[in-house]
Amino acid sequence: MTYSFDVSRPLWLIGCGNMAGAMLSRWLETGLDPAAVTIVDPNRAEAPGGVRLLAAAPEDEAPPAMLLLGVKPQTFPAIAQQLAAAVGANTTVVSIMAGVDVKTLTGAFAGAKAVVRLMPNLPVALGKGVALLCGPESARLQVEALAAPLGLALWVNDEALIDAGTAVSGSGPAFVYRFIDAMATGAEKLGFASEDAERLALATVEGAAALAARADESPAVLADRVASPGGTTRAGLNVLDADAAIFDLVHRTLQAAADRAAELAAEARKA
Ligand SMILES: NC(=O)C1=CN([C@@H]2O[C@H](COP(=O)(O)OP(=O)(O)OC[C@H]3O[C@@H](n4cnc5c(N)ncnc54)[C@H](O)[C@@H]3O)[C@@H](O)[C@H]2O)C=CC1
Ligand SMILES: O=C(O)[C@@H]1CCC=N1
Repeated sequence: MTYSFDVSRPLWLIGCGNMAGAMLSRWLETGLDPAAVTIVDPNRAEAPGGVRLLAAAPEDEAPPAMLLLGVKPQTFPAIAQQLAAAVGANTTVVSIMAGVDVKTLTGAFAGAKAVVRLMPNLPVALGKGVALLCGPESARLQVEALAAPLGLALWVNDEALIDAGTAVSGSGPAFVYRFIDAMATGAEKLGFASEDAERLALATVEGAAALAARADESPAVLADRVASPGGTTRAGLNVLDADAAIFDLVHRTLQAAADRAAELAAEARKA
């Protein structure tokens, strides 16, 4: 992987907590020059080796080639005002914030070269995440260089799909973790010691996902392949499938998350 960033084409990360930190660790692991990176985060005590750490964006330096917004959506309106000097005509602004829409971002950074929304998820730290992207054609090559090492990089033309994707892939790991928890709790009820129950649930989900990722068949076909007629799996699937219970539950879960993204967008527009 070749990054287009070197020390003369800096990348500033405004807010580098859980999510931006996971992205940065993957970028550094895959060869990004740490000297090209500045973290601006008043609450961080340290940065990875070679990465510059500042409490506030410098006002006496040329704006960076790329400025990544990794702060919480609720703090964006106040932070945007502090960033006026950090965004220039050659700056591509990349926002990973849930909700906050392109219109709000371009309103705040009218002088930017381009504004791109990138919706990541935490497994990007392993290069097994998702980067859902929306932005102008002109910025795609530059941003793709950063998105590709994260895992699946998927561009969408309709910005509404970023909010939908925030629910599916952005929040998705939490929903899967809840399922693993539920499976472990169920295993305990069936007699396993707590630690064994967790290992069993995790190994089952990890193996099943890895197999599905490599398989030509859909998950529905794979489920049927596990289920012998009249066997144990069918008995279990009958519970999940009754009144489409599992589909209904997951649909309502994703809808609630997507609705919240829309609310966050509205709050950022009003501010
Ligand atoms: N956590 C996740 O799995 C995902 C998070 N996101 C988005 O990423 C963004 C960050 O989320 P997290 O990393 O989970 O939150 P976080 O709380 O871990 O990170 C936010 C960071 O912003 C910093 N910050 C606060 N005020 C600041 C300021 N004035 N200037 C610079 N930095 C400041 C905080 O110190 C913190 O390190 C959010 O907008 C969220 O919607 C998107 C996809 C997944
Ligand atoms: O919960 C949130 O709002 C963020 C966005 C997607 C995952 N975490």
